[in-house]
Amino acid sequence: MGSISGGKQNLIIVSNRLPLSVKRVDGSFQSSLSSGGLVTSLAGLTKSTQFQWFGWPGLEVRDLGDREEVSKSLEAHNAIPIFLDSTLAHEHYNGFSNRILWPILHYQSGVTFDDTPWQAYKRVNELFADAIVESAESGTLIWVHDYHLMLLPELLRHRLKQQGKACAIGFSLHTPFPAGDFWRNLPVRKHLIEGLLSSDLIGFHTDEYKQNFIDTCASLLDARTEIPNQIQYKNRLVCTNKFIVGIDPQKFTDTLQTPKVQDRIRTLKERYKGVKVIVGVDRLDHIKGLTQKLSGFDTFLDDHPELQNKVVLIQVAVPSREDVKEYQDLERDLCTMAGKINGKHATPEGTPLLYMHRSVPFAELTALYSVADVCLLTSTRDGMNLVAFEYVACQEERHGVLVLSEFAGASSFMSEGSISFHPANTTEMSEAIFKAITLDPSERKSKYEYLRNFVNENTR
Ligand SMILES: O=P(O)(O)OC[C@H]1O[C@H](O[C@H]2O[C@H](CO)[C@@H](O)[C@H](O)[C@H]2O)[C@H](O)[C@@H](O)[C@@H]1O
Ligand SMILES: O=c1ccn([C@@H]2O[C@H](COP(=O)(O)OP(=O)(O)O)[C@@H](O)[C@H]2O)c(=O)[nH]1
Repeated sequence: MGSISGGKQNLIIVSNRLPLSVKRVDGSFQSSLSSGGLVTSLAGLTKSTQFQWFGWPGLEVRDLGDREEVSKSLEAHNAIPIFLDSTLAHEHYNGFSNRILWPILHYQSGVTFDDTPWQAYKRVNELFADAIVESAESGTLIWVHDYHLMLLPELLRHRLKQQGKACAIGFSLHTPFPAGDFWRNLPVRKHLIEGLLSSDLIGFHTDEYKQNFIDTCASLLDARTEIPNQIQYKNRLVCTNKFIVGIDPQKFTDTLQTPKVQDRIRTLKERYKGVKVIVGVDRLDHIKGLTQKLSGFDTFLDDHPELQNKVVLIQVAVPSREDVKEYQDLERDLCTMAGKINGKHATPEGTPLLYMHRSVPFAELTALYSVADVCLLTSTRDGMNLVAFEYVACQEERHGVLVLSEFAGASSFMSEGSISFHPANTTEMSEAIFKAITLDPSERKSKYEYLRNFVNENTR
């Protein structure tokens, strides 16, 4: 959201997840960088802009002394924790945000609405509003992020008015916004849309998501939407727009040049001499199409026996939302599939699939991106997908090929420089992989240059 972040105003950023997640280790508190694209996309802002970042610290802290200790440790990063008791946090984050709202935003069917998590969602949005209004002054710009906090703009607007404070409110959605019929599945859909419409500006990753939202406002609330990018509702004018979220490519270039990463790259190159390396890095989430990816790779191995022992897929599946049953089931399914694929295609020389269910340190991630000939991303739906950007940022030398699902938001901007496919079509995926590993160097170079320019031009 360039226009919001560029100024020197007093800025408050709000998201459910803080850039650092806190854990209790042997009685004391340790914080580590949070996973996921929201943090990656906003972390780059710290270079140019000063702001306070409000969010949930990721664990329950009851004792007041402990709360002070956690707050102090986060203060150095301008992060301000909003403490929630564990049942409330669980119902808000796992129960409503990730079991109900997230699947609907990503076109998944079979979602069951439940009132208890919805009440928790409302309560958490209220607690966030209380904390933020206390810190905001007139003139502060409040920039709210993502689906966990859709009611927040309305709650803020109300409280700010009561306290006589005038603040602009921006909202960025990091997920898709689905076409009308999907949104209708949600019985509380009106409350959420009305909550958002108290913003001054609402940002989406693509024009499609933006237009779906505008159409929903017209059909659900009878809002006036004749003027492009504007929604008139209850005497307020709300602007909407597309803002391309991105990464800080320099961070990758700098890390790649460190001796430690250069050393690691040499080791990996030696290990995979004569082998085409395909990399996948995804949170372990249904939307990333990981079962589809493994099926597509299996088909590819069936289709190309001549490539036995000459191709490897290194798949990093970053643990995510592990308290949600659907995520636990997916993890079990993936483990089984990975075992079956290796059982079927392994030879005494090795296995074609390396499935890693853990997060990887940043230096290792950059080395992996750098040695991979192909990056395979198979999202069934995905707000943007910053892994696609990160892979490109690490491919200056190799000009590796991005094989990108047409359903990732990133595909709206990167399809010209990548190989696009439908993730549910295993034959198409197999052909896309084959095309990527056999693409001639001049085509690789021109695709890469297209993507490099895009990534370098959209750095936040
Ligand atoms: O906070 P978590 O539950 O651990 O999940 C991590 C983040 O996942 C989602 O990320 C989205 O934002 C990215 C950046 O805009 C985008 O590239 C990606 O397609 C989205 O899935 C979620 O929207 C974030 O709130 C989470 O923090
Ligand atoms: O072990 C890892 C591997 C990757 N990532 C990062 O997670 C982010 C994933 O963002 P993306 O937009 O692709 O998807 P999201 O997970 O937000 O849905 C990227 O910045 C990755 O570098 C991470 O935090 N831990």
